[in-house]
Amino acid sequence: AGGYLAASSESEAPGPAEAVVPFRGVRQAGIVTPAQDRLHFVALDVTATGPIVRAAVVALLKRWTTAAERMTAGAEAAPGGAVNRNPAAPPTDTGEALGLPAASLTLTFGIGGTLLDKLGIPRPPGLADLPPFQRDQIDPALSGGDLCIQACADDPQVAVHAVRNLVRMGFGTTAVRWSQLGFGRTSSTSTTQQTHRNLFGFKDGTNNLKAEDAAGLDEHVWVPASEGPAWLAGGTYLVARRIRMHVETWDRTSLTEQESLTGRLKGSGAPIGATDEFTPVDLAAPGPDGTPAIAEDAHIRLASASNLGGVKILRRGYNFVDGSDGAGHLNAGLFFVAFMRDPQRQFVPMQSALARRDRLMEYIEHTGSAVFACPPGLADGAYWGQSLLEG
Ligand SMILES: C=CC1=C(C)c2cc3[nH]c(cc4nc(cc5[nH]c(cc1n2)c(C)c5CCC(=O)O)C(CCC(=O)O)=C4C)c(C)c3C=C
Ligand SMILES: [Fe+2]
Repeated sequence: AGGYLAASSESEAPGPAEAVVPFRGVRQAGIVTPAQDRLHFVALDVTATGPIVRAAVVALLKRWTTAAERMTAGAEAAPGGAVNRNPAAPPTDTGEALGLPAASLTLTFGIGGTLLDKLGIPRPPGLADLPPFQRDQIDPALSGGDLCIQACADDPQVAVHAVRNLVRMGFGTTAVRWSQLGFGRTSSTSTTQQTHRNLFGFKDGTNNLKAEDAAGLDEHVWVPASEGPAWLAGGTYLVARRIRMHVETWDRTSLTEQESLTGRLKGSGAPIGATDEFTPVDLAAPGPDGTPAIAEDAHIRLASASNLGGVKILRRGYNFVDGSDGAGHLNAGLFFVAFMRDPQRQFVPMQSALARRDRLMEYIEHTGSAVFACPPGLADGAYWGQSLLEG
């Protein structure tokens, strides 16, 4: 296993089921790592109180780091594991991933503003609460959190096993606040990947920032040392939005209308007026009637960098179907995850523009919301959150 620790996670491509994504490196894995097929995302609150909070959190983060590194390498959460320890004691691993390969598992760790409040550490501006947006239907029970762990893998059992074991280790210090399973990644994050489709049936992630665009990532994703705080230099912010999609209403909408709302063609993913998915978007191009081919209120126009003074984000979302709603509808949608250098200067103007004018909003509802700071990657021997807690 020694070799995998040395490489950076940034350029790793997903491979066969045995593929291992390096846990340590300049950046945390799971950000520009080519998006895996499955997600298990969990937000936790620190339940420990009083003067021991900081020590309890440090102790847990050290244990989590050891377990996370083991599991991303395809090992059990702790030595002994599911069956090879004292049979009179609970096993140190829950066992459901026994015999399964690593499946490109990545575990990405984030810190919420409320944890900093509890520790008496000032929040960086990027961890300010998001403002309410028009038409928000945010459920506090699906929002916020002191800490988050994003588990991505090409096998759902591997992702769920990792989250379950980390949650279990946190007993007494943390408790799950909310969690989300996802499938069918809705964003390609590398030029090596094909673009998947969201539950409206459209290719999603075509015009995303990509791992190969180092300058774009430096400009839009990584927090520079000059911006502070020091513990986040080289890290990033994660914005999560649970977006319910009213697929039944969408499915009764004409193809022309679906494409007009999106600004792209459903089959090829090309911008309206073009034939190839990756044709650069020309927002000024006229349609047959002389008005812009891509409507003034189309999703891709409103979310585009040219509409937002150059703002871009790295999207890394997943589809979800959480059963049905009891009223004959699928409880389905997009678990939107995006990484950026400053949520206030990137996500806030982008979502404000969409909430105000995007006609897609008639078919969707934002029901959960959270922002986390994701510190940079770990050097050998370092633990999750060390730059914050010992900086
Ligand atoms: C605040 C940011 C965004 C939210 C929320 C969001 C929700 C959302 N998006 C789709 C479907 C598509 N989005 C597409 C492009 C796109 N979306 C955003 C941002 C948010 N989307 C951006 C920045 C872009 C790129 C814009 C550009 O410059 O071209 C596309 C087109 C394909 C692509 O480029 O990815 C689709 C399709 C849904 C269904 C949704 C909420 C459920
Ligand atoms: Fe979008």
